[in-house]
Amino acid sequence: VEEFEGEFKGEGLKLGIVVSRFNDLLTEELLRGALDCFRRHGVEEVKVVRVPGAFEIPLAVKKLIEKGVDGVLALGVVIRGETRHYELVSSQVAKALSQISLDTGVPVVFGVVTAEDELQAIGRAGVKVNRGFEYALTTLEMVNLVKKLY
Ligand SMILES: O=c1[nH]c(NC[C@H](O)[C@H](O)[C@H](O)CO)c([N+](=O)[O-])c(=O)[nH]1
Repeated sequence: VEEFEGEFKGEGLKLGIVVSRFNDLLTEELLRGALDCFRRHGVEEVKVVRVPGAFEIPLAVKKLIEKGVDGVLALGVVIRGETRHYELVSSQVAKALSQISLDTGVPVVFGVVTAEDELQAIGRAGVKVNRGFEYALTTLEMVNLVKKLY
């Protein structure tokens, strides 16, 4: 039996983070946790791209991959609240990001928190644990796994 799994080592990796500004009280917290994780795992090169809202994340991810990164973490917060197009935005973003990852073979981690309201969003973005840190670990694991499966 030959088994594969990715480590959390960050040395030598070129990573990207695309973070949306909508609900940036929470998205900036996700970003802080993700950068903390990358830094503490030895990642030296991280490009951070900010976009207005979650809907704009996929295009920025695609452009970052074209520039040449080993993996991209997408961070955003979509809250149903008053906006009706909550499902549209979140489902379109999820679909687009997985499509980009499959088309390019570059790991794209879905760190877009969706919630019914602000309170739920705070809980999901992480109160006891920073979800940005967790999503960053997933990014490290997938980048290292893909390198092994090459
Ligand atoms: O990132 C978000 N964008 C949101 N909308 C903006 C959207 O992502 C685009 O920026 C906008 O539609 C312009 O393309 C949100 N809501 O509407 O509620 C939201 O909760 N989160």
